[in-house]
Amino acid sequence: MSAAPLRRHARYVIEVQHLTKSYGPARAVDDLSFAVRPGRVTGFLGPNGAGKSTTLRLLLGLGEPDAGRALLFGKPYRELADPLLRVGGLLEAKSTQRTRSAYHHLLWLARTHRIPRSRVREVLGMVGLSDVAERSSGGFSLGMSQRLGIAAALLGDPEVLLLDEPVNGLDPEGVHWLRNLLKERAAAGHTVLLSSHLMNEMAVTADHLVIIGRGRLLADTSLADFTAEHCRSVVRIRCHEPERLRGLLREAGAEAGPEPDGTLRVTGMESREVAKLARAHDIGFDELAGESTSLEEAFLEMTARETQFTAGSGAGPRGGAGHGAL
Ligand SMILES: Nc1ncnc2c1ncn2[C@@H]1O[C@H](COP(=O)(O)OP(=O)(O)OP(=O)(O)O)[C@@H](O)[C@H]1O
Repeated sequence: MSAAPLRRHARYVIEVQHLTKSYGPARAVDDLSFAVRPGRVTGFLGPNGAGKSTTLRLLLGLGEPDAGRALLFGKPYRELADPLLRVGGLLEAKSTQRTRSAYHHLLWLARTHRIPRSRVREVLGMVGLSDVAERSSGGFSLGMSQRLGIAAALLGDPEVLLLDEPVNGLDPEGVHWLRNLLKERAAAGHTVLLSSHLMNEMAVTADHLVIIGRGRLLADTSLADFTAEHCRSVVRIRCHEPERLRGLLREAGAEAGPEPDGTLRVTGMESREVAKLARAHDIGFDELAGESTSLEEAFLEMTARETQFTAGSGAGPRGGAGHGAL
């Protein structure tokens, strides 16, 4: 089913203003401010422990901020009339009543929110769970639980979707389906905010990026601007006098460094210019290749200093509380 186009286009539907939240001495979200517009998919990106889930939970009225505000349609979630009809949230995939069937879980949600029973079968079909609708959700795989969570978020056909790591556990077909669904809803004027720690996934799904690290805002930018600003072109050249060429490149304002395979890695100059410089100084070369630093590399570089958990750091994720635990 395609999303019905919306007439009203408020400038910002989601507003996070100076939001701050600590758990004991640990500050999960630190004076964070950003706003999300309708009509595009906004990716909420950050490494593990950056504060994405905490922010989404506060937006969905689960927990109180220490300071600041998290608003939907200008109001805290709890003040919205018929919230399920306006905002669809996915926090933790395994949060359903495990003994209930997928159908009955959704039916219970529909009944408590005055949503017609027919919508239950409709969303089960949309997420591909029709065949297992009568099975108890306790036995669902992570991907199936994720699909059920997405079905619950879609149940009220809300204008806003807030999804925490929705592609977790989905198979490639599921990832593709979800990506198209989110793009379709955004194109119809809905507001879509989804979190991820994977830039590559966001690169093919999101139009806009809000990047956080250690609870603080690092970037609020369109994907196009992020790419233009951070993805530098890299040239690799295998030449006969690498040290001389390196000096010439530096004089010309480019950066060049030797690679273990004997090539020079050049940034700050396009491949055509590198070749021209080498030829102008009679430096012969056997190989020349141009590439670009990936978005993932740019994201890792940006968040490197703000990453709480890195391999070998000795720090582990929060003890006891699983991913997305409330
Ligand atoms: N219920 C909680 N009790 C204690 N600390 C918590 C709790 N929830 C989150 N934290 C801490 O807050 C910080 C931010 O966690 P959060 O889950 O919001 O990050 P995240 O960006 O969603 O990370 P991930 O991608 O790993 O899910 C982390 O240091 C985490 O340990």
